[in-house]
Amino acid sequence: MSLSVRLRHDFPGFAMDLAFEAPPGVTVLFGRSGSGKSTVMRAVAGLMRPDGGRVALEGRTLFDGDRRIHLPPHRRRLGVIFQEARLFPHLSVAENLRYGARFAPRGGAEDTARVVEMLGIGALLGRRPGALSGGEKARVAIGRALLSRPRMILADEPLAALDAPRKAEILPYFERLRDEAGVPVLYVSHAAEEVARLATTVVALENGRVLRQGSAAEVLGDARVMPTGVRSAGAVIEAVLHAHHPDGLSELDAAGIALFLPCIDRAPGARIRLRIAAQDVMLATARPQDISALNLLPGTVAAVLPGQGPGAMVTVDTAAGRILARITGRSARALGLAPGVPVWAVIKSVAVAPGGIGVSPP
Ligand SMILES: Nc1ncnc2c1ncn2[C@@H]1O[C@H](COP(=O)(O)OP(=O)(O)OP(=O)(O)O)[C@@H](O)[C@H]1O
Repeated sequence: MSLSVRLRHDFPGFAMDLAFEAPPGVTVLFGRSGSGKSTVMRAVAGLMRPDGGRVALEGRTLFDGDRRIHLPPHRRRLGVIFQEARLFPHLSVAENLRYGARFAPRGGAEDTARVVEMLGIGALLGRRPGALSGGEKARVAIGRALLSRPRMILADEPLAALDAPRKAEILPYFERLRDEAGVPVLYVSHAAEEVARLATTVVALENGRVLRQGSAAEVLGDARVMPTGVRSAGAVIEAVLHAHHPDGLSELDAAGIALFLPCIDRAPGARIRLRIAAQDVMLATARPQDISALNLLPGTVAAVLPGQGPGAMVTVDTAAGRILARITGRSARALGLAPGVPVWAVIKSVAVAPGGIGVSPP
């Protein structure tokens, strides 16, 4: 099951020419405002007719410029989740869900029960959207899309209208959608934390082109690919939750390296994915002594990429994975950092934002 996209389209002052594959899992289109993410979504959904290219889902052609094929949106079997939940205000939650199921080719009560349970919306079924919080509406919108039994879900910045606590509330449900529902998802985001949490595949976009496509760890750990700028650069690593300590810290095992983070609400044994922002990583050429930071990762410099200003992005290979460190060019020179130089990456426990900690895809 995969989505194959090749698109060409010109708007005045904007030329799109790109191709990518979205395999099963969550494929995130990641790029800054105006890079073309929504245009791709609209072309896949059938809401616009691109100048040329081809879009196929599981081998079925949805659009083909040469063969003049352009299936209307309702024949594409896609579940669409927008930034605003767009629920019907005059229908209850249960009726909104039933509306989604109306478009399903088959399905039954057990589907609805499973989706309601997965999204934790059982207590809301009798309410109308006006009586729901933003986060609850978002969960119902996910349910409605799922119950249409789509071949793929398209989610266009579904969290953008929510504040940080609501985002934190919804992200685990998108993780469950990724890990339990078995429906591939194409997801648009310009927020690095969201990408790091959810993506199995990242397609980085810039000015209507694909900068790079690959796994979340590959793309987010590539210092040359920073579609939303250096401030949002950060690598992802995977670890296993090892233990919870009485002082409130959770201990993770990242390929034999112990990491200590503020309490993670998961049981020991859980596979955890973390985003480590490049600007929160310090580097030392000797193992630091008498330092407050609890996380010290030995590694080797793989690359030093000077920035346009005083900063430099240093790529460090550790046993736990590739890490990015944003330091000053001055420090990089003073420490003699160059490929092959052994270093210690220093990460404060409290620097790892809870929003950047999630469960790993299976
Ligand atoms: N209908 C249209 N007519 C003309 N230009 C358009 C149209 N739709 C989009 N564009 C232009 O195409 C470019 C890409 O827009 P698009 O909405 O795909 O970007 P985006 O990455 O989704 O941005 P954002 O994150 O702000 O939603 C922009 O320069 C935009 O102005």
